[in-house]
Amino acid sequence: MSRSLKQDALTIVEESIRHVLPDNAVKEKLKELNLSRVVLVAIGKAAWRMAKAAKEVLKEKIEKGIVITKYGHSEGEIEGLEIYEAGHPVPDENTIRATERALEIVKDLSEEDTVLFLISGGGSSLFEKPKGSVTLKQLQNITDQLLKSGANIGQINAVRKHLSEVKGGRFAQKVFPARVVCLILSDVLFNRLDVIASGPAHPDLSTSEDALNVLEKYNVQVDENVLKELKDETPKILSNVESYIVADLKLACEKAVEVAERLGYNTAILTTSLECEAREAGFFVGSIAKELVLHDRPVKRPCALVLGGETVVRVKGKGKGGRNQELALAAALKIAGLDGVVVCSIGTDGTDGPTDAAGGVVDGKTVQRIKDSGFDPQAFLENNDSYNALKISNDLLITGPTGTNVNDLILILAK
Ligand SMILES: Nc1ncnc2c1ncn2[C@@H]1O[C@H](COP(=O)(O)OP(=O)(O)OP(=O)(O)O)[C@@H](O)[C@H]1O
Ligand SMILES: O=C(O)[C@H](O)CO
Ligand SMILES: [Mg+2]
Repeated sequence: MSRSLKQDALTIVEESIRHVLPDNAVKEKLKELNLSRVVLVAIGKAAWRMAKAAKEVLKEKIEKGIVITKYGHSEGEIEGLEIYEAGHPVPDENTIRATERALEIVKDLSEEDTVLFLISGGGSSLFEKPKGSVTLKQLQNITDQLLKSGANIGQINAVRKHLSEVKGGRFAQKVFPARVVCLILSDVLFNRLDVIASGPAHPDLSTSEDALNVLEKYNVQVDENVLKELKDETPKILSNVESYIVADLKLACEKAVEVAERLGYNTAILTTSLECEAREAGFFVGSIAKELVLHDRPVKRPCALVLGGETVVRVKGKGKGGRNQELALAAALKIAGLDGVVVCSIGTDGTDGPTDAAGGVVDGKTVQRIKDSGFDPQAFLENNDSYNALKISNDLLITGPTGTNVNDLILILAK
């Protein structure tokens, strides 16, 4: 094996991400569905690509439509569609403006009409109209508290759904009696349809009580009017919706294994549902990496172990980072001093936390490089400053928006 482990890690993640781009899957599904005439609504980080693919298949069968994606995530005009960019991970004025426009576009449809709803992760922040007396400012504040609390996406979205005019099935309810056909790129573990983008077209499996429990458990401060709004229950039954998943994390993990095998590695998928604190996951992944190097098990070297999932971070420090970078930094502390091993952790959407990095790829010398520059790697971790730590060690992974979003991919390579 003459290539470096880092190069191989990059090849594996690049190819597996390419394999979960939504384009082909959207096209194939649409050919199968054979829709006659649609109004298109696309939301999320992959909205532009999904809409572009739909346009190529459906052409003038799309009567009108709207794409709402994150800033920097649209790639030009698509004939006949209105394109909006808005705030993520916290909604902003453009989120509301675009969502109101989407509601206008689907107003007064009849049972003869079909809304083609293209959904991808990030949708919760990009598609939103606060309910009743809830203000955007209140919603921004609650979202910010939740994102830093260590709550998982199911818990965060239980709250979001109960404060929204469009989430938790309410969008599909508004569109009724028109039919809603959803093509969904999943960035939620176990593909939970009511959680992905806060399930705007899926019966809500969470209750007001669940939402209240999340606020209490994670000590989220909210105003009195918000508590009142939260008490209205979301729809639990919808009769006008059908949903199809077009790609997910499991597929990305399977592709990663396929590429690694082609490169000559023995492989195993350890999990496709990693879900715990990012730093704990990093320590655990680091300890497995150690086992590979010291005892050549559980899989014989050269080997590539793959994990998929979504960790959480309780952001207490003042630093800059994301869950993948934090995982990678924690793993680096465990594998310090070892030769022949790397750990890579990446958000498949190309953005990890509020940074320009997608994740990190660390080796046994990462910690030494940070120390050689006069810094304490552990202190970076304490301050949730994984971005600056990995910047110093030159271990950041920077891809820019990838056009897809199926959650996070972690690799351990050893030779
Ligand atoms: N300094 C930090 N260190 C580590 N993680 C952080 C830090 N600041 C914010 N985060 C994490 O970044 C997360 C938001 O990151 P990101 O935009 O990558 O989310 P995402 O899960 O990809 O979004 P979506 O699920 O909507 O697609 C927050 O949930 C928060 O836990
Ligand atoms: O938008 C969201 O809620 C997350 O990305 C999960 O889909
Ligand atoms: Mg996500």
